[in-house]
Amino acid sequence: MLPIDLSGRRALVAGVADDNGFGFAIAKALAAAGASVCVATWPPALNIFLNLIERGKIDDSRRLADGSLMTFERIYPLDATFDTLADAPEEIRTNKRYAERGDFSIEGLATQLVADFGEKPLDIVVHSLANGPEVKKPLLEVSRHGYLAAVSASAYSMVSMVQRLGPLLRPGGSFSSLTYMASERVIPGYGGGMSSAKAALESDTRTLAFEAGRKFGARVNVISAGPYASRAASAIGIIGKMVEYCERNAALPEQLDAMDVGNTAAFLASDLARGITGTTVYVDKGYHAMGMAVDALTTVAGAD
Ligand SMILES: NC(=O)c1ccc[n+]([C@@H]2O[C@H](COP(=O)([O-])OP(=O)(O)OC[C@H]3O[C@@H](n4cnc5c(N)ncnc54)[C@H](O)[C@@H]3O)[C@@H](O)[C@H]2O)c1
Repeated sequence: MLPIDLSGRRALVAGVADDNGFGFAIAKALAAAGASVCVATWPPALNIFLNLIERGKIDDSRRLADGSLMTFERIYPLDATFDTLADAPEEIRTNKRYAERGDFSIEGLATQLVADFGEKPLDIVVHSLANGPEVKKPLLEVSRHGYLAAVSASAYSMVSMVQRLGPLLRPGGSFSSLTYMASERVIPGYGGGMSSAKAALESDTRTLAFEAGRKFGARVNVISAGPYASRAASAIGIIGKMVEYCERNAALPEQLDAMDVGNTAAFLASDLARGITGTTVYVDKGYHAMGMAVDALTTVAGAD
């Protein structure tokens, strides 16, 4: 058997706050492959997430194939829009959901990882977070502030994570992030500058692969996932329609399972993928390859 064996490796998955997103599925796949998994959670969602765990509400989702429950080695607070604590404005630092959390910046996360585990604590970093406050607005109506906020939270955060966590990686380390096809084709309804942020994230993946490859010996890839009704995606407002449309029109006419993405991330993080970097990997049931909607074909066929 050709195994995905991540035993002895430590992963950090940033962007896990419930059991319903890609981050959770990725954490689960990494744990199933034997990695120790730490997660980083946005402070406004952290209490709810800790409650879900403590009250056993996500035990079913945490169960691995061998019957054991996935555990998180650490759960760190992280607001990926801040590189250092000093960057966070006073009203955020004193907000009750942030104040009790210590240093929730990307730099703070790096410092805490070293304090907890030593100089080179990581092998795998996954960026599974995005935020676009004006995601429901078409680009023609997006404010400068909304656009830059989307790019800051969803794209620059990855650059900052590679800058600050790259030095913490052991040999053979890797970074992955999550993108969506709206970066390269028009997806009406995916607004707020989020399409621009994803385009930046994909372009940066190539540049970071080169720079982090030379500087840290690390690989950097991005997974372009098909639509999936996570909490973040539900904020778009039309995720149900997007999922249904893809199911009808993808090469494989079936819904995407979050574990399809999780398993791909585990493969990309493993030595089996040591020749892969700077790449966008599509995990979307082949939707990206289609040039004509099957729906449209049916309409045309129905017309004659
Ligand atoms: N769901 C989809 O249809 C889809 C498709 C393609 C790509 N993606 C991407 O997958 C990734 C994960 O999203 P998901 O859909 O699984 O939803 P999700 O809700 O599980 O994950 C998004 C996470 O980002 C966190 N977050 C938001 N702002 C943050 C900040 N400033 N700092 C730190 N964390 C922050 C949220 O708390 C949440 O945990 C995102 O990059 C998303 O764009 C999603």
